Amino acid sequence: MTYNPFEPDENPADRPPHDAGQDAGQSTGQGADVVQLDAARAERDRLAPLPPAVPDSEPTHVPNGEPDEGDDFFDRETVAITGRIVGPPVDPPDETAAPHRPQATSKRPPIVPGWARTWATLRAAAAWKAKDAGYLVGYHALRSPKYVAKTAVYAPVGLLSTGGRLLTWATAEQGNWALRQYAADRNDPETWLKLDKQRQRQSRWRWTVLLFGSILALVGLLVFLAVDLPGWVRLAALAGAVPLLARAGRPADKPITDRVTEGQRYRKLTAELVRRALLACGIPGINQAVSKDPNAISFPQEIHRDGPGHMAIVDLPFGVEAADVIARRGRLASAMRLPLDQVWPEPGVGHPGRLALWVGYEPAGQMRQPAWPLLRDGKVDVFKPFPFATTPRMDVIHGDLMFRNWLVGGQPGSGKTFALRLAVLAAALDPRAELRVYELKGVGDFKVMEPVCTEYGNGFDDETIARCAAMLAWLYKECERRSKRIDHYAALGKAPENKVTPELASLKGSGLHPLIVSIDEIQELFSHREHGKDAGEICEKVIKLGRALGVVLLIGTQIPDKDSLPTGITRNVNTRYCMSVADQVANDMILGTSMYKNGYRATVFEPKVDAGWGILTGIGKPAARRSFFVDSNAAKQVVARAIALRVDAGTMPEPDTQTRTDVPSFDLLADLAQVWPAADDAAWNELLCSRLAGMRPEVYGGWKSEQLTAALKPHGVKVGDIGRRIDGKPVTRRGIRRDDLTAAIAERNRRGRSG
Ligand SMILES: Nc1ncnc2c1ncn2[C@@H]1O[C@H](COP(=O)(O)OP(=O)(O)OP(=O)(O)O)[C@@H](O)[C@H]1O
Repeated sequence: MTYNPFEPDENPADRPPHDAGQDAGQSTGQGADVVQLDAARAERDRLAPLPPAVPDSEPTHVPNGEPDEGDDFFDRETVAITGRIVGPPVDPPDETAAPHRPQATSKRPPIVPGWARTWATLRAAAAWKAKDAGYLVGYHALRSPKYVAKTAVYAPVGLLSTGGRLLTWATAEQGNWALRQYAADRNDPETWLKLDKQRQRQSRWRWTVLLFGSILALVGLLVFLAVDLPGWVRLAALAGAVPLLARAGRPADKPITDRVTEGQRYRKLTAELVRRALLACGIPGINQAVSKDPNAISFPQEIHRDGPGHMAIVDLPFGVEAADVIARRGRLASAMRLPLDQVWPEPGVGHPGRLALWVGYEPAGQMRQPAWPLLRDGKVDVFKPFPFATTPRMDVIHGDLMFRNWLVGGQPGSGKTFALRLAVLAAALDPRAELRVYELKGVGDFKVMEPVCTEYGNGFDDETIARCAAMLAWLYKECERRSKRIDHYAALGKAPENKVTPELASLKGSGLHPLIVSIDEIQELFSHREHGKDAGEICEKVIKLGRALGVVLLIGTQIPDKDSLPTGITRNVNTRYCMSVADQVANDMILGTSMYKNGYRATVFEPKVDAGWGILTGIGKPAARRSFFVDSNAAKQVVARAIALRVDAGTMPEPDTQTRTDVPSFDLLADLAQVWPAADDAAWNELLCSRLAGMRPEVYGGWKSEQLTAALKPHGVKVGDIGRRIDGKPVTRRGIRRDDLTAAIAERNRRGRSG
């Protein structure tokens, strides 16, 4: 055992035997002397040279078992510690305390609260308040006759009781009487008299006030009765006084107005509620972690208002993923005692263990969705996002058309036709976009779009299906043609990424304008005995090829099994909207494998009830969204605007000519051969350009020498200086030789034959 004589001795029994029962500094004359260590050390330090300075942090001690030679005051058991031994931790924690640095973003509440940051959220919050106020007004308005009756009964009672109370107040007996009685009981006349004097003093000025008040009230009453006051003044006076009297006259436990019971309409989100709900999810990782450390669930931000609801950002215990909780949304809602569509857990930003839990003031199904922003005015540029849906908290979600393909799936009544039509309506508002629409159910949901469609089909009869299949085959050819055009424009430096650009899409005669093809109930085509298989294969190819070429395919289906929807298609579609589906298989067929497992479950939506709701992937992170609702009448108005835009732009499809007009394609080498000046072995570019433009103005109109040079480059035709005599003078310009052109054509033909 070691004993530190410099530490206070709590328990003398623990002392080493040699100094038990003795006071320090006292010599007994027997056995060892008790040494005053402080004094002895001071003496030693005085005699010995000073030791080197030891930094504060280092322990200053005499090692046990190594007594200083010649030091009489330390035995082998003695360890003198003159400070706390602070050594480095054996296994320093990973998360060392970072030096304090003010962090600009962390944990500071935002200057503008979340609900006031966008117009949409501000409007949603205001709408919620207005709705709440409206509810209160409606509630009380309905009961107002009852309130009037109660007021009529209680007001006279209130008049009498108020008079009584005023009289009691004027006597100043209240409180004083009990004290006087107490003094009388104690036989204390002096106190009694003092109290009574005080009462008289109080009572005197109170009677005066009451008298003047009564005179004033009486005069007021006389004026009220005798003078010819405007009706509204009388009414206002009565409306002010009568409820006050009724309030005074009603029994304390019988309020005049009924209580507005809010029930479970809204439950304020608190950290405790969130913790409890998370524990109720039955995720072992959460429960084990919380049993060891109650703070294993933490909130990096305070729970705050966010649109028409509250948002809790939660850091789950180590190793638990937000997806685990999202997959148990039902349990979460159950633990909060809220309807399912009021509780919206989503993966948070930062790490997979961060959960963003939004709880609405009311179920999403009961919230009014704002109108589609493009309903009344506005144009669309298909290269830019367009408003497509809203989040549960009514934020607007924008969808993309260009370089995208869409798959919308859901059971009947889920709202997929409306969602698909919304995307087509948006495309219609870009006058450059050519629309080809098939609806293979035959009820005419897209009929309203027909005037702006280059091709339109409606029905599930063999003829319509055959036309639709032929359109897909044409689309594939169109993709081939477009890829050649892209090559051409890429060579001219006009398609930098070998993709359609907005400039090319707008360039008349480029043949690269946006082409939007929508096929609803596509399962009718894919399951068709004659056309199904080929159509599936072609459709897959078009989806793969078309994206960069300005071809956008939008498909809708209600049976997403592998026969009705080839997996190659689902795999290659990059925007998927899974509306209400019956089971996990359908969910994952539309959204992709494991999406159900990861918590993205469109099975929670009920057809009709939750029409328009679905899980949207490919536009931001996957989440529940509700497409904007545009019914057929509203769609008609949008189409009218689309028609006006197209008439202005000259892109209105000709009525009754729903043919697939092939956009001019061209073969530069063949065209050059055709326009070549027969007598010449070499020709200037500028001459060739003007002849080409004369032959195909829609393709070559405006071409300059450099453009022809660039276009010829991929074909390996050499462009050089060609000399001529003009008016006897030699002139040199850029041009090509007939031999080079013929060689390039021969080479191409040879490659074509061998390839
Ligand atoms: N975004 C939406 N918001 C509210 N209601 C909607 C929305 N979309 C659709 N609905 C309603 O749901 C009903 C069904 O919509 P829709 O016809 O698009 O469903 P569907 O899935 O195509 O069903 P079906 O296969 O039977 O046509 C519509 O009549 C409409 O009233």
